This record gives sequence, structure tokens and C-alpha cells, in this order.
Amino acid sequence: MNRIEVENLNVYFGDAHILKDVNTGIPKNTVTALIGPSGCGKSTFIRTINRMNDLIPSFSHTGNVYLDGKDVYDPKMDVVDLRKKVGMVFQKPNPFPKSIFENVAYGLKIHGISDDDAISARVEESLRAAALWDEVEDKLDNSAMGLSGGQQQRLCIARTIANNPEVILMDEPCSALDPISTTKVEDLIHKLKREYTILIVTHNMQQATRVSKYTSFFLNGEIIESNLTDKLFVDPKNKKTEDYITGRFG
Ligand SMILES: Nc1ncnc2c1ncn2[C@@H]1O[C@H](COP(=O)(O)OP(=O)(O)OP(=O)(O)O)[C@@H](O)[C@H]1O
Repeated sequence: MNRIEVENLNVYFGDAHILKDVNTGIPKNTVTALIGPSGCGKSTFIRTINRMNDLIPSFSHTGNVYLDGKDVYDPKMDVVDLRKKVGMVFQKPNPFPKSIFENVAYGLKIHGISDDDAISARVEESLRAAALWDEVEDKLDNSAMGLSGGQQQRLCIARTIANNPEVILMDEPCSALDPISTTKVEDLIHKLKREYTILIVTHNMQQATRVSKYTSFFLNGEIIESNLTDKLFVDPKNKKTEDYITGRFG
């Protein structure tokens, strides 16, 4: 069963029609890459899944998004709980100006966990899961702002993991990172997919082929083609996909 189902999704910012009749399913515990030229709606698409677009006053939509069969836009949906289940990692690492420990513990405290031992255990578990523990275990009280960009991004992933999400949305998570840090984050994505459903927006087609099982190609707010990544890049069915992946535009 797919973890996420999207049916006839149209998104508007004011009069601008941004996503056009998007239909897709995102399988559980796999990595799905979203590719396409700048401005085609990839970020808008992932932000519909945890209702981040709700924060934009001009946003409106038609159609349905389901997470595990539940309508994400049901008026009864608890949006705080939804965002806990569907975590997000952004293009630029955005740690809080607090200690490494506090960055990961923050969400736990917000969600009502107050037992210090339980918090410490979960912080360690999350930092280990984010492949950062060995680098920070002796400086948990230092400011997160002193970490390298790559370490900060893995810290942001640890912060997301601490909330025990089901889905992790990643919006160009490596675009601000050097190649070594990028490799570490990609290795981490491989590890995380066993437990989490991951959607990753990337401009880097090599990255899509390295990390994802499925890829969807977006163009002008539409999904032009979705397939197994190996198939989409080797044997695209649509001429526009072929033109994009062979670098003819974008
Ligand atoms: N807050 C907003 N208000 C109005 N229009 C917006 C807003 N955010 C995005 N858009 C418009 O929606 C369209 C899709 O943007 P989006 O960021 O989803 O594209 P993208 O494919 O993720 O681009 P990129 O690869 O450059 O990040 C663009 O035309 C953009 O200008």
C-alpha cells in the first residue's frame, strides 16, 4: 500500500495555478525523488503533504491528499500532529541557535515528554540514526551553530527523526553542502529508508539515481512521468522527460 496518495491535486497561489491535476502515490519505506526545472512546483508539492502551504495566505487547493488513508485536509486533522508525522528538512540547514542537545530535545519537550532520562535516550538514538553521534557525543552542550554545514544538516535530520515521523520530506537537502557532506547525507538517506518514507527534491540527477527507487518528473506544475528511477533515466517514455534528463532544458 502507498503511504501517500494524491488525487487530482490542484494548487493555487492567488490566481496562479501552480500544481495541475497531480495524481500520484508514494510507496512506503522507499525514497522517491522529485526532479524538474526551477519553479515547476516540486517544493509546493511536498509542502502540500504536511500542510506547510497553509501558512501562505494566498494558498488554495482542490483535490485530495491522503496519508495512510487519512485525508490530510480534513478539517478535523490535527495539523501539529500531521507535521510530527511528516517531518521536513530544508535546503539550508536551519538549526536553532541552541545547543546540539537542545536542538534534538526541543520537539520532544514540545510534544510533552518531560522525563530527562527518556529525553537523553531519544536524543542519543536520534543522533546515532542521523550518523552524527560519534562526531558530537562529547560536545552536546556546544552551540549547534558551531557545527559544519554538513553536520548541521544531519542535526536537522536528527531533530526530525526525534519526533518519530513516518514520512520525511527533504527539499534539496544537499544543495548547500560540499561533496563529502553530500555523500554522508546520501548514505544516511539509504539507511533511513528502511524505516521512513522519504521524498527528496533534487536538482542533481546523479543524486536522484544514487538515492531513490522511484522518480517523478515535474514540469509546469504537472507530473509528466513517474517510474522506477532506473527505468525513468534509462528509458524515459515521454519526450519531455528525455529532453530534461539529457540536459536540453532546465
Ligand atoms: N509563497 C508564494 N506565493 C506566490 N507564488 C509562489 C509562492 N511560493 C512559490 N510560488 C510560485 O510557485 C511556483 C512553484 O514554485 P516551487 O518553489 O514549488 O517550485 P520548485 O520546482 O520547487 O522550484 P525550485 O527548484 O527553484 O525550488 C513558482 O512559480 C513560484 O514562483
